[in-house]
Order: sequence, then C-alpha cells, then structure tokens
Amino acid sequence: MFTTEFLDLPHLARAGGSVQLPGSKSISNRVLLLAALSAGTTTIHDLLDSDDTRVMLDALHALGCTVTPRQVTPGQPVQITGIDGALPNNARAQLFLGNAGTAMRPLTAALAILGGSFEMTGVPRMYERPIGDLVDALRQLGCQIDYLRDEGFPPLRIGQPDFRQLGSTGAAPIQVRGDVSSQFLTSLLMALPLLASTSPQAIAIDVVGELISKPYIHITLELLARFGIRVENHGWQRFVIPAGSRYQSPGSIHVEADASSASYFIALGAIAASAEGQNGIKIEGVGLDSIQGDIRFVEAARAMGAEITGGPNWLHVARGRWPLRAIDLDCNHIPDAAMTLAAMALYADGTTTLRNIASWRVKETDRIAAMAAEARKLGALVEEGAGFIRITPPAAPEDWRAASIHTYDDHRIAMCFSLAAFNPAGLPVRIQDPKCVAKTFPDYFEALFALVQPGAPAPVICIDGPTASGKGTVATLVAQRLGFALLDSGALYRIAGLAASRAGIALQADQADRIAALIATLHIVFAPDQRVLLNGEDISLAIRTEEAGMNASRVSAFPAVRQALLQWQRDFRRLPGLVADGRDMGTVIFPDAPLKVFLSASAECRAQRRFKQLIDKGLSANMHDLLADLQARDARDTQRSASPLQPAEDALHWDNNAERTVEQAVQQVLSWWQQRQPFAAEESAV
Ligand SMILES: O=C(O)C1=C[C@@H](OP(=O)(O)O)[C@@H](O)[C@H](O)C1
Ligand SMILES: C=C(OP(=O)(O)O)C(=O)O
Repeated sequence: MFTTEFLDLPHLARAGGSVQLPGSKSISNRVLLLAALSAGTTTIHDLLDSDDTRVMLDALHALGCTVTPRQVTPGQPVQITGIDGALPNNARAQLFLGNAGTAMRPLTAALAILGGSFEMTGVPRMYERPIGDLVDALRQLGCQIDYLRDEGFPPLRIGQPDFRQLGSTGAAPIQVRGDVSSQFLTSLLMALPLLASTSPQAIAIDVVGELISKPYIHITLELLARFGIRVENHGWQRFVIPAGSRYQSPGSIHVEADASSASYFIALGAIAASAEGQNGIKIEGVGLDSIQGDIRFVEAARAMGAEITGGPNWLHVARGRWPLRAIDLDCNHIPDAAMTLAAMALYADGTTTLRNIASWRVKETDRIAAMAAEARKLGALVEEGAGFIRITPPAAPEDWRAASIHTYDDHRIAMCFSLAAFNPAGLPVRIQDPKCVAKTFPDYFEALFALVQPGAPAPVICIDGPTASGKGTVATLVAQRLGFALLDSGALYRIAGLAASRAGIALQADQADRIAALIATLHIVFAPDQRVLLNGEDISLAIRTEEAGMNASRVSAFPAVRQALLQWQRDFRRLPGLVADGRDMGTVIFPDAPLKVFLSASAECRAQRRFKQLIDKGLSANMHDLLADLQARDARDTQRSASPLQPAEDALHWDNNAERTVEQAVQQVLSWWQQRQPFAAEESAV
C-alpha cells in the first residue's frame, strides 16, 4: 500500500494483462457476522483484508468469538467459531468500527437484539452517516439504543433489550425505511433470525417507502440461505423470517472478488489502448455468476462502448468504441460502481448523466459534491443536483488540466480519479492521501501499476555523488516520501565485486569479461524489507563492509562490468517512478531523467560520516585509514575512463556538508521535484 502524502501518477497510455482482485467487502463482512452468530466453526476462504473487514474482525474478537488467525494472511483461510446465537450474560465491549457501514449497521442490529452493554464508535465521518431508520426499527422491538451525540447518528450505546412488548404486538411486522440506505434492512435481516429461533411466529419486516440499492439485499438473502436462513421475499416490500430459523455454519465458504473493485479495471480496459502484445484486461475472481449487484456495471460499461466477455468468475475487457459513448442512466442499483461511470464519462463523446444516486451524499463523503469538485479541477463541466450528477468532459485535449485530486478519505474517489491519468493531454494526476484505498482495496495502486504503461518512460530522480556523500540516505527517504522505487546502483557493483571474489576471479582489468559473464548468471533480489539476496543468500551485511566498497570501486572501473549492469539498472525504472542513487545515474544510466541532483561534501566530512555509519553498525573503524581509502576511491571514481564520477550538465548541486541535516537535503530534492510538477502552483495555494 502507498502510505505517502500523495501519489503522482504520470500520464498513462496503455494497459494489458490480468488482475486477481481482492475479496468482496460486502460479502466478507456479512459472512464474518453470520459465522460469528452461528453454531460451529466456519472456514472462510479469500476473505478481504482491508480496513472495513479488520474493524469487523476486531469487533468479533472483542465479543468473544474465536478468530484464527487473528490477522488475515494471503492465501490462508480464516476460521471463526460462532457464539451460537447468544452472548454471555453481561457482555460488554467498546467497538471501533472505523467508517465501515457494513460493520456499524449490522453489528448494531445484532448486538441490540443479543443485549449487553456496548458502545459503537467510529471515525468522525461515521458520526455524519445516518443510522436513525435502523435504530427506529430496532426500538419497535424493544431494543435499548441511545445516541451518544447527535440524534440519528453514531456513536451509540446499546443496552439490554426488553422483548416483552413483542408479545403484546403479536406478529406485527417491523417497519424500516429503505430510502436512505439498504444496509438498515440488511442489518435487520441478519439480526432477526436471532429472535426467530425462539419465536413461535414468523417475523416480518415491511419496507416503508422506496428501497434503494436493492441488489445488496439480494447478497444478504443469498448469504443468509448459505447459513441456513431462508427468508421469504414478497416483492421487495415484505420479508418474512420463518419461526424457528436458526443459524447453522455452512462449514466452509468462499468469498468472491469484489465487483465494485472490478469496476476500476473494467473502466481501465474500456479507456486504455491495449498494451503491445496484450489483448485488454482479464479480471479474475469475479464474473457473470456473481451474487454482487455491482456486476451489472458490466452492462453500463458496455453501453459506453467497452467490449466485455466473461465466464462464471472472470471477465475480459477491451476498448471498443472510442471515444466512449455518453450515457444517461438510473444508477440506483449500482451505487458504488456508478462512481466509476463518472470517471469514464471524462472520456465520453458528450454529456453523461447519472441519476437516482442521492445516497452518494451520505457515504464516505458527499460523493456527488466530491466527484463534481474534482472532475471540475480536470477541466470537465459538471452539474449536480440532490440526486444526480451530469458530466461533460473537457472539449479538447488542451482543455484538460493537471490536477491534484483531493480524496476526502474516500477510497472510491482515489480509485476513480486514478483513471484520469489516461487524459489525452498527456498530463500527470496527483492523488492525495492514496492510503484511503485501504478501506476496501489496500493494494489498488500496485494492481494498477502492474497493468498500465506510462505515456513516456516512468520518471526518475537521479541522486549522484561521491562515496559517503549521504546520497543513499537521501535517496531512500525521497523514494519513501514519493512512493517511488529505489535503485541503489552502488549495491549492484558491491554484489558484482563480492560474487567475483567469491568465485576466485581476480578483480583486475584482464578478468573483466569473466566478471561480466558471471554477473549475467547472478540472481539478485532487493527485498521490500531492505535485505539484499544473492542466489538466495542474505548478503545485506557482506556488501556493506569497507572491503566490499573497495572491491565495488575496482570492478566498477571496468567498462565490460558497467555494460553488464546497464540494462539491469534501467530495468528498475517503473511506476510511479524511481529514485536512482549512484555515480553515473544522471550521466549514463538515465540521461533523460527529469531531475538530477549531485550531492557533494568535503572528504573529511564524508570520512566522518562513514566512520559513524560503521560504528553504528558495530563495525570497527579508523578515521585516518578511512580518509585515505576514501581519497583513493575518489581518485579512482573520478579518473576512470568508463563513466567517471562527474555531475551531469543539468544536475542541481547540493552541498551536503556536516552542518546540513538529512531532512534539509530531502526537502530540497522534494522541492526541486515539486517545482517540476504541473500542479505545483495549485498545491502551494492549498
Ligand atoms: O450492504 C452493503 O454491503 C452495501 C450497501 C450499499 O450501501 P447503501 O445501501 O447505503 O446504498 C453500498 O453503497 C455499500 O458500499 C455496501
Ligand atoms: C459506501 C461504501 O461503504 P460502506 O460499506 O461503509 O457503506 C463504499 O464502500 O462505497
């Protein structure tokens, strides 16, 4: 996941390949709760691991369910041992439910019926998302729920219910409004079997007013059936839970991939020209047999021009009509995926209108307002109303503008606007707070980058300089702040030197071809945890000794060795960008890099820095020897004929002497980078 303050997407041109999507949020959180209420143990395969499911898992754990393992591990199922319809007497817990509607609402209903002493809390936005219709419905039954702040909104306190009045009202249906969120009805449908299990009569729920987002009720009914509860659906108006209904674990259950998450990749296939040698985008894990209503996004995308084929659990999407066709659509049945249509509308041949989406206003943010504001920043014309949005794309490529997209802590805003990087003007797009995708799709950007190709080679920031100038530290931090990949080219020469000396090859010029041939056989891995592996062995420390540094300097003087490592280094170039640290990054390896920085410092200062580094690592060091070695390396690095150490003509210089801090150097590089971005002015105005 990208945890940077912002993520700059360079202009994107093409896409192709296949993507395996993470599990459905709506299915994951329903299955977790149903498993928790059931008798027996349920093994859940392909559960989504995201903020929304984590709050649900934590809540279930706090309520005494056995959850193994406690953290979702990719490829490993999660086992939940349920409470069999009852909590211990005097159960109490404070539950933090983040901004997960699928946790807050269903848990509120279930706990209000089970009884105990619970506080339901969340993030500030959760306290602006309505829950009054659900509380009103539960109070009809005798549930004890208090608002801790504003009437009609979380946080809530739940107490012990009093079901005596139920007897007197007999089997009167419970009324619930359906026009603000379908999650209220879903919550009742999942909680009321707890009452029906001991009730002599069936329990009926009547929907008052229009029921929005109906397909989510379909998911609820499908999953209830898997857990032994067969609800009668009378025309989406009345739902009847038979007397004696009792939760029974299905033993094992599989979570489909998320159909709403699929919408971004369907849109990608519809918008992007196919990458060379590829034919569109294959989406795996969800397909035409899905129980998720958002699969009907496929129809809308087809109407706009996408060419989509599919099987039970896969889809294939290719660009068809181009530009896309503008549409006018009632989107009530696909409230989440419809946002992706708004992103597709930026590439349509006219004005697209998305109607019947009033619920957008009470989700992660006011999504109608947010979509309108951000699409306008890109140059689109947008009209909005209480329950619709109308988008006209920028008229010509030159009407597009480079924008820094505010994401409002809303995963879907971030994912939707990543698609704006395909704009015809060749502009980059900045996504602020990219980690907001953690709500349902933590690795969204990684998945996107695996499929797309930039319009021009991915950006590179070169940081060159002599040994111990501090470039490694600065490069690492700059890469972290921007979410860029890191190339420590010195490490490659260190590895080459180490491998050659271990192979018994003398590090001298007449052996250069042998060393180059050896390099071609090496299997080198720079692990995400900073470890460096050579043919499977952790050599992170072995390449950091002074001797390894000297050997690196020796082999790096041989043109054949430099040549053998050239493509290796260039292959590090990837999205969203690269920070390359070395001696000839700006001059030889990435001469087209948009930012080149040359760090320098006096030999004494660098010797001091190296001394400290070695001591900190627990290695022995001697200042006098270090200075002499460093001067010898400087001489070799600057005097070698093959790519000698020298600043690129267009490099910006930073004197990294002792009185300057690492943070100052990092800030300077970031500020030079920022000045090169087209949204620099807008950003500094914020
Ligand atoms: O039940 C569900 O899983 C959901 C229902 C929908 O909400 P509304 O019913 O509030 O539209 C949807 O937007 C949400 O992401 C998930
Ligand atoms: C509306 C959404 O979430 P929630 O489940 O919190 O309602 C969403 O994921 O788009």
